[in-house]
Parts: sequence; C-alpha cells; structure tokens
Amino acid sequence: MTQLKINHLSRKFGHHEVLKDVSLTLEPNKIYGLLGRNGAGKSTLLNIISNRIFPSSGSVKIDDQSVIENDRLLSNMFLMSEIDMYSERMKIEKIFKQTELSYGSFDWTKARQLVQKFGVKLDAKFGGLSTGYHSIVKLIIALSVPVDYVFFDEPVLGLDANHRELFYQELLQTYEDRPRTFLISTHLIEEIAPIVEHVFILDKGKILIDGETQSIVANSYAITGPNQAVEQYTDGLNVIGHNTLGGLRTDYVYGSLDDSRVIPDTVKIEHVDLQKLFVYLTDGGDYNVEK
Ligand SMILES: Nc1ncnc2c1ncn2[C@@H]1O[C@H](COP(=O)(O)OP(=O)(O)OP(=O)(O)O)[C@@H](O)[C@H]1O
Repeated sequence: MTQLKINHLSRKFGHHEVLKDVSLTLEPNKIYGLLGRNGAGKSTLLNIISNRIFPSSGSVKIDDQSVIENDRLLSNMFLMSEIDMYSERMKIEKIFKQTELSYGSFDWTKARQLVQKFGVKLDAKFGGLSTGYHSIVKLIIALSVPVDYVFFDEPVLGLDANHRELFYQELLQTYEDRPRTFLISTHLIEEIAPIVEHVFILDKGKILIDGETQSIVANSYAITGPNQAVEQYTDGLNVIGHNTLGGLRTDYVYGSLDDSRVIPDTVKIEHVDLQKLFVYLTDGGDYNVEK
C-alpha cells in the first residue's frame, strides 16, 4: 500500500472557490482528523478524493496514478457520509450482501460483532431506522469493507454519547486488527483528539495546519497573567487570540516561544488543547501559521 497524494486541488462552484490549492498526503495505516468550520470545504474534499465529484484543477493520486474513474483504486476506498446510498426498503443484511458483491469481500465477523454491540437488527429495513441508526449501519459497513482507505464525513451524526464512545473504541480495535488509513472529518474535536495521530485544519478552503497531533498541541500555549506582563511577554510571538477578565489576560500562541525571553513570576504558561487552538485559529482573526 502506498501514499495517497492530493496535489494543488481546487474546486469552484460557480464563482465560489470552495477549495483553494489544497495539497496533502495520506500515509498508509494512519488515523487522520480533518477539522474545519461549517462550509470550510471538508465534504467537498472528501467527495473529490473518492471521485463523487470532480476537482476544477489538481489531482488525487495513489501510486502515481489518478483515482479519477480508476475502478481499481476506487474499490480500495470507502466514503461514509450523510448521503444514504441505500434503498429505504432494503433490509440491513441485504445491504451488507450487496456491499460484499461490490467490494469482492466483506468482514462478516466484524459486521456481526458490531451489529450485536450496537443493537442493530439485521432484518430491519433501512428506511425504518432512526437517524442515529442510519449512521450506525453505515459505520458498520465502513469498518467491514476490505479497503485500505476509509473516509468518514461526520461519522457520529445523530449518535448518542454511548454510541459515539463505542464507535471510537471499535474504530481503534478495527485499526489494531487490520491497520488501514482512516480520515475522519468532524466538528467533535475533543472526542477525536485522542484518536487521531495527524490533523489537517481546513479553513475557508485552505489547509491551515498539517501536522502530528502531539506536536501541534506541544506548540500551542495559553499565557495568562496581568494584562501588561502578558502583552510584554508575547510581543512579537504568533498570538492567535486572547481573552481578558478584569486585569487578567490570556494570550494564545501557536508556534515556538522565544527561549531567551524571561517569563515574569506573575505569568503562567500552559499548553492549549486542540479544540481551543482550532477555535482561535479559525475565528477569522489575523494569524500566522508556521508549518
Ligand atoms: N454542489 C454545490 N453547489 C454549490 N455550492 C456548493 C456545493 N457543494 C458545496 N458547496 C459550497 O461549498 C462550501 C463548502 O461546502 P462543504 O460541504 O464542502 O463544507 P463542509 O466543511 O463539509 O461544511 P459542514 O461542516 O457544514 O458540513 C459551502 O459554502 C457550500 O455551500
């Protein structure tokens, strides 16, 4: 299995440029998070990668071959999205059988385990299921198809907290049983942060951050203290946002701190979690992202 490479991808809808020169690489057997605000272009990107829509320019390649209309490469990927591809009248077991036919095989052992854990009835009709169970059936399929690239577009839509937790556990178990590449697009950053090894932050069609989760968090700081002391300390650093409360100020910094600066006794420095970093980075303010 080789890398999936996205090169200089752009997509316009009319005059609206939804993806702007997006380049990124997915390594084999890694779990990625794709984060972005509403309308950032996440679904468009996933739809292009899996050939549901065409790019305006740029390419998606595996093994140096374009995935566009390449059945061999496309049969090695699966996109789970909000769109239901299945007939309302079809029973769940029939949907699994049909998936087996289209993909050449299907992990029935995994699917049966998941059906039992999530409490899905194999003889239920797809159309009769609740929103949450529509998602669950699609998740079970995504974890049971014999592909090396699985893309999730908002996988936990409509799932309650228990089912979301179960999905994250089962995703990790599936990955452990047979490593493959997962790319998860979601708004629930806190929930996926412990799972994803690498994060892409997409903002207004552009990739803002492309890095290992641990190193992103290691480079994100909250600097708190009296107004003036904080402002003095962070002057010239890459401040991506701030809060004030009375005389206290917190500056959020992304990037390295200057080791030669003396930290005043009144100033406290802590790391910021991925969600907070995301909020400040994508809040529309001025920022400078060092790659
Ligand atoms: N078929 C289309 N025709 C016109 N505009 C579109 C089409 N599909 C998407 N867009 C626009 O492209 C932009 C990005 O949409 P996209 O669905 O990719 O974002 P997203 O990051 O997945 O958002 P969300 O988190 O809200 O699902 C939006 O402004 C949307 O209105």
